[in-house]
Amino acid sequence: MYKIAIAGAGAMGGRIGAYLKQNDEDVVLIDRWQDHIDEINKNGMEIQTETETYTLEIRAMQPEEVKEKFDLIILLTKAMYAEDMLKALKDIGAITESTAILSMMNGLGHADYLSKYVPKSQIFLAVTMWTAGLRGPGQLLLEGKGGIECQRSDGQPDERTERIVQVLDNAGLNAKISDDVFFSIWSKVAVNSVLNPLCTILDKTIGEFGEYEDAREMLTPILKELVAVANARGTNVVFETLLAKIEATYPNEAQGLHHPSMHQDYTNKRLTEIDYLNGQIAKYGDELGIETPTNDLITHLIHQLEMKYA
Ligand SMILES: NC(=O)C1=CN([C@@H]2O[C@H](COP(=O)(O)OP(=O)(O)OC[C@H]3O[C@@H](n4cnc5c(N)ncnc54)[C@H](OP(=O)(O)O)[C@@H]3O)[C@@H](O)[C@H]2O)C=CC1
Ligand SMILES: CC(C)(CO)C(=O)C(=O)O
Repeated sequence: MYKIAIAGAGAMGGRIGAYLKQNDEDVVLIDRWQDHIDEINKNGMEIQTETETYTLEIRAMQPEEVKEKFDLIILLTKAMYAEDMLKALKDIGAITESTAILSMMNGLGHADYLSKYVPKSQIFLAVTMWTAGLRGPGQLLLEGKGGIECQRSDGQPDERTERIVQVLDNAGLNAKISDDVFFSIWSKVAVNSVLNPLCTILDKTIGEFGEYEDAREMLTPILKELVAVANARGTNVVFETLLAKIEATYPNEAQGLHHPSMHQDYTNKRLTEIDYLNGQIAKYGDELGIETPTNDLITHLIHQLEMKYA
């Protein structure tokens, strides 16, 4: 049996884990939120979709309680907790030399810090357009459709990539192998590094942000710096294409009615993923000698907001 762990089983990890479990895969949820684990083990995971609400039986535990070894570990903690999770799973012996570690988190730089624990040939990267929410411990809210693109982090072909994509796709997650996952990552980061901090600072939905007549002028410096950094790092992205991707989120029937996840983190008094978005763009800029004053400023603004709750 192909053994799968979802490491970080919040909203998104819950979505992926539930789909895999419903397709009879051997999957376990691993998380640090004890109330969430207890609720899932006691009453099952309650899943609300656009059309129904039902309960799914699935195992959940803390990383230290794991007793098995996995073929695939899908990392879906918030980015700042991924190292702690991977280290805990490594220390407990859940990772072998052939275990594939698949990061599906938003943001930049994951393969670099994860490679302190496993070689890059064991790290796989994915970008997902699926979304998910939590209504409380053990209570998933699943709306909309999405897809997943995946590749080994060093770009090398690998039979494990085919297996991962097959398992995800068979479960209805609309997965495919990417021939340049970094292009997909930078494209998603463009959306997140504009909308997530600006909607958080302004306390707006994506649609409300887009209604402002000078929204394009406002986001241009963030995006121009991102394009310069991505291109200097060897991923060719085009300003106009990324702008169109961002503006396509504004209508209500797209993501217009939603507050981005960073806004939700801030509202829930939790830390945000800013250091893996604008903060990482600025860090790469420093390394390359590319000025990124706007991304620096945005990062500081969000850190100042986080200080209210730190
Ligand atoms: N949600 C989405 O629609 C999407 C999310 N992503 C990415 O997926 C990754 C995971 O995000 P997501 O699933 O949204 O994160 P969640 O906030 O839902 O869950 C992340 C972790 O936060 C903790 N947590 C969440 N809510 C609470 C709470 N109320 N009380 C205590 N602990 C809580 C849990 O563990 P712990 O206590 O160990 O932190 C949980 O595993 C991120 O990188 C995100 O950017 C990507 C695409 C879409
Ligand atoms: C919905 C979207 C695309 C907004 O930036 C997102 O990925 C998020 O909320 O983190």
